[in-house]
Amino acid sequence: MQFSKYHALGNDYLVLNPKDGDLPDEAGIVRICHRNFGLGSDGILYGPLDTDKADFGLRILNPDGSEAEKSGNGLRIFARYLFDAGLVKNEAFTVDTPGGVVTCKIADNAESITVDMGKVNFGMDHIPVDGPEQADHNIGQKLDINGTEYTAYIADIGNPHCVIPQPEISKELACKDGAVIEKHSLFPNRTNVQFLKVIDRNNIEIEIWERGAGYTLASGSSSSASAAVAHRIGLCDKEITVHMPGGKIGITIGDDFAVRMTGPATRVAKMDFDEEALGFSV
Ligand SMILES: N[C@H](CCC[C@H](N)C(=O)O)C(=O)O
Repeated sequence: MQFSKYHALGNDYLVLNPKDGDLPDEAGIVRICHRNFGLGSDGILYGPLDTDKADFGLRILNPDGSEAEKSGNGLRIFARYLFDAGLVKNEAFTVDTPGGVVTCKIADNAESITVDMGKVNFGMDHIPVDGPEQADHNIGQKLDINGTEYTAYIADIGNPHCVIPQPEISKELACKDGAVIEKHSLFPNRTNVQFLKVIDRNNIEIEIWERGAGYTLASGSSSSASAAVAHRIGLCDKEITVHMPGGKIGITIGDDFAVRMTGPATRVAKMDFDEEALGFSV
């Protein structure tokens, strides 16, 4: 089964075009994405799919087999895949995701891609959260995790995010407390988690624990949500560079918290997955 592998700042995806095969079942996705027994990936992008809502349709699968409503890095990679396949050039085009329709545009060199990700919504209104109604979306949700009381800001850009400003952040913090928060009872659909360090009014740093994927080096929707929260609570302006272990993404916060994301997407390989590898049990 033919896959095209790309990465976006180290957040890697396998693109499966429907003409090359059907989307495997959950167990198959887990095996294909496995870092040792499979091709290794932070997820699968299945498309282009037919849709009457946009130029192209896309499904986004996490390496645990769960389906995501949106992926910022995944969308930049998909845009680059469509460009490499000669299906788009430098004009803007739209992609229909389960989390809404977005607009993509590829710069001349095809290495910088801009996606209008949609609006960020804050608080309980937009993602299922089982907790006391937030009186004011600017007031964070108190979370007691492993003995630490955090103030967390809930943000939704099609997929769910829990953004936690902290004076110091680390991979260890994301892996230890992010893993607990992902599955916290407050989030019946689970959530992506970002620990946020504000550098100045135009720069933030985040460490990420992704729903269904775990620790990743970069995340486009996490960058969008974190930048929107930092602006919403008055810590940053509207132009924000998000610094992550895998690299940086440019975010512009528009009216009503509509987010424009700009970053690279890098082609890695064409890979032919041998179905013999589907045989082991996870
Ligand atoms: N794991 C995420 C989807 C991928 C997000 C990330 N890779 C990005 O670039 O936005 C979720 O279940 O919502």
